[in-house]
Amino acid sequence: MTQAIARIAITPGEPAGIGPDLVLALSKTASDHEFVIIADPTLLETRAQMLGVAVNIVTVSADAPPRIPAAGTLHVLPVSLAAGAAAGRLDRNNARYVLDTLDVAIDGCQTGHFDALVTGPVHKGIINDAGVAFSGHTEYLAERTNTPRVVMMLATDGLRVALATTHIPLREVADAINRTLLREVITITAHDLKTKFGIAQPRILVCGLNPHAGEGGHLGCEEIDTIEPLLSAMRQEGYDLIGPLPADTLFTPKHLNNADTVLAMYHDQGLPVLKYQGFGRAVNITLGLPIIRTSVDHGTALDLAGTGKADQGSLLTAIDYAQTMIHARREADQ
Ligand SMILES: NC(=O)C1=CN([C@@H]2O[C@H](COP(=O)(O)OP(=O)(O)OC[C@H]3O[C@@H](n4cnc5c(N)ncnc54)[C@H](O)[C@@H]3O)[C@@H](O)[C@H]2O)C=CC1
Ligand SMILES: NCC(=O)COP(=O)(O)O
Repeated sequence: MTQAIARIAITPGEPAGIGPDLVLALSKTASDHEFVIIADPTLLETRAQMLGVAVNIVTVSADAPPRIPAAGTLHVLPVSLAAGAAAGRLDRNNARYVLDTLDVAIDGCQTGHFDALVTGPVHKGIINDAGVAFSGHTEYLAERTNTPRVVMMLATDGLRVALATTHIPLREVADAINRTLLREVITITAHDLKTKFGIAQPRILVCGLNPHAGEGGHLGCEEIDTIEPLLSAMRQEGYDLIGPLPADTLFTPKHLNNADTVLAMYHDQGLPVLKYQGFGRAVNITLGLPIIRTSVDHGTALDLAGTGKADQGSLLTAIDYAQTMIHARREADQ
């Protein structure tokens, strides 16, 4: 049976970064689906000239029926920049533009005009400098979709890492780790590994928070007071949970080969390992959302914008995962 064409919204993110370069290259990528780039067409045309890329930009509306673009063509849903965007040079006047592109994409996913959202990298700092408190897409999407808890998970070949906390200062991490948070994060992670990845009984390897998982309470008590009791209770409910294990030994083949995902307690406990394993071939997925959202594994790479040196691998991986998740959802809906 032929599948209906999916419409995938793509936000290139920060206009001074490599996002525009990466989406331009999609005009050369054959797909069974329609990519709708939510961006300022002038930005894309200017960057295409800079890169020497020949591209035909066709503007589309959010509610247009799905249609696969002709070769060399990009379908663009126009959102206007506030100021001109120079490659590599941040301008806080364009922070609102970045959020506008996200808002259009989120609305389109919620109304069913888009089947998924794939995001390019935003510069969190410049959005805050513009006066908007913004810690990341993950938190923004949760807020905009009224989802009380979501989970950031990055995946690459052979490794998935979900995070208990996301973009908070390290100083605040220990206070944020409590049984309610961990229960919600584990529940969402296990649920989405089943429904989005087809893993019947996901096994989750849980990191401790402290060095050596607290060394029996001598290097910190969060494992004894919080993590172990919660894991015990959830095991009784049927969850397959290993840990808490010291993060340094957990990230070894002996443990990883027998698990479906790692749950790290904080951003830089888990993501450096994931990026060492698969930077450029990894995807960032927001679990627990009512919409499908995947993203690149890298940032704005201002140093590479407009040079033609940006690697498109992670964007293609993010699109691939979004397509797989669209298929899984359609099958579940049948
Ligand atoms: N999904 C998102 O929106 C993300 C946004 N960021 C934001 O990006 C900004 C810059 O962060 P950085 O830590 O400098 O990380 P970065 O990923 O932008 O750059 C780190 C290094 O990787 C290189 N690099 C990144 N992407 C590449 C690609 N596609 N091809 C080839 N080389 C690539 C860069 O040239 C640089 O040397 C920050 O404001 C951060 O918040 C960071 C990660 C994810
Ligand atoms: N390191 C991944 C990252 O920070 C991406 O965050 P988000 O913008 O997807 O929330």
